[in-house]
Amino acid sequence: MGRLIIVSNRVPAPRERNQPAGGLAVGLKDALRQGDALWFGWSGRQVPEMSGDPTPAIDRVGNVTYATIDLTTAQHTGFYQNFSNGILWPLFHYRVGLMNYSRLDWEMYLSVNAMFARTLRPLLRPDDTIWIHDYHLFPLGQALRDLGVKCRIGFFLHIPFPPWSLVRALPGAELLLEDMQAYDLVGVQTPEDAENLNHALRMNNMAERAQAFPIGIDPVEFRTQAETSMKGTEVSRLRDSLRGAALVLGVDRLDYSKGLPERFKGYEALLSRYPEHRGRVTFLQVAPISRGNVEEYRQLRCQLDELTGRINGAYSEFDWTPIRYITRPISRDVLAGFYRMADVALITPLRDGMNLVAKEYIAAQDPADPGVLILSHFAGAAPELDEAVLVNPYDTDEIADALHQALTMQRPERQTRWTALEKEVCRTTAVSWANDFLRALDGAPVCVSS
Ligand SMILES: O=P(O)(O)OC[C@H]1O[C@H](O[C@H]2O[C@H](CO)[C@@H](O)[C@H](O)[C@H]2O)[C@H](O)[C@@H](O)[C@@H]1O
Ligand SMILES: O=c1ccn([C@@H]2O[C@H](COP(=O)(O)OP(=O)(O)O)[C@@H](O)[C@H]2O)c(=O)[nH]1
Repeated sequence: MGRLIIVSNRVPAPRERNQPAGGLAVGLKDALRQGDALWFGWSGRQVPEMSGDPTPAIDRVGNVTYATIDLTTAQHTGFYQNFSNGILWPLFHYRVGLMNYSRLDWEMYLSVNAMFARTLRPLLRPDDTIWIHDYHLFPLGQALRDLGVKCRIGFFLHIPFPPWSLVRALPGAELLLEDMQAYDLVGVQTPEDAENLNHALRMNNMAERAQAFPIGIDPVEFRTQAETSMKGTEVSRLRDSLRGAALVLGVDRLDYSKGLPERFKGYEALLSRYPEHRGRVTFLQVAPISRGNVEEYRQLRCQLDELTGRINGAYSEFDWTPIRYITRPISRDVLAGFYRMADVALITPLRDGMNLVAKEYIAAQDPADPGVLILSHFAGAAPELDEAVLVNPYDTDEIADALHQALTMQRPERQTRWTALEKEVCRTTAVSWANDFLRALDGAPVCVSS
């Protein structure tokens, strides 16, 4: 059997116990438990300059060989920061108004994709299967085909695919659709994303490629981790500090797609409209800084600093603070225990490809006394997790009502909802996601360009 070649911009540091805060690396690492694999991508490092293409650094851990390359500062700025995260990210999260289009950045995006192809090419064998991940690398398949690569190549988009009427706001959006033609199969997170992408392809007279494969986690391992973490000092410190107050938990990269200002205002509305919860609930928001050089992310940080100050200033007592807001990452191992302790998880993205935190929260619960998941309709996880308390994240009063409902929900209802949710989280795991995609890729008609 040939090797599986994974290519993604973000690759977790192979020897670090804690993974970076980001679902792609988490989901893939959970999925890569079997077979011989090579994982190729960015090292996470920038260097001022480079003469020629980089040489991949190779590191083997278990069944996975990691091959990572550095980017120059100019490549990092044009490819990752500006084009991927300043143009594609807002557009694909339905925020066309936040897109800062520049032709120069598109050129750098294409040039880095071509460089990825040239550096990966010598590491490939004819019987490999290549699986490319996410919006940073749309053109990589075609760039590999141009270098004569004939292996099966699949692509998975971790973020939403909006309707074509929106995507076409990107000048030259048709080129992204042409990129899809180099792939034998394109996976997306939800049936809605698949319908949008296939419709865009049809509208442009191109062959349909997309199928939905919702990504998951390793729920058994995560539950065990949550049980272990409950015995750790961090969980005891958190529990002691709450002094009997209920815990509402949010965990998200500090990203405008996650609906954090609306969420803070929803919590504020709870304190205002349901005063019985004052002093009896604490909202802990973990929001590690992400893509901090992109202007919109900086502005969001200022906005949250201000909102936290305002809400805490208005409602704090000398012995109670309503919001705790942390912008440093917390290791996933410790988070597992925090999830288990939390009475409510408040997950209200305005748009999200999947949102693995929602699945982790369910996996971490104590079946005898589970907490309540409040989830946005617009998370990719919502169609699977429809026994959660679903909310429109733009409606702060609906968030307040959902919080009140969750904080007063009786154990039998919590258990009924959790049982249904846990079944879903165990049905599509990281391993089944990868197996389903790879099986479909294996059976897909060989694409025209190969
Ligand atoms: O690599 P970064 O720029 O630091 O960002 C972290 C990752 O964010 C996005 O994650 C997405 O993938 C998750 C797993 O499928 C999904 O649950 C989530 O909804 C998505 O937003 C991004 O797509 C990744 O490429 C980044 O690595
Ligand atoms: O401080 C943090 C915050 C988040 N995460 C992890 O980062 C991932 C976030 O993935 P998700 O799909 O929810 O969103 P993304 O960040 O990929 O958009 C989850 O596994 C979290 O447990 C973490 O380890 N530490």
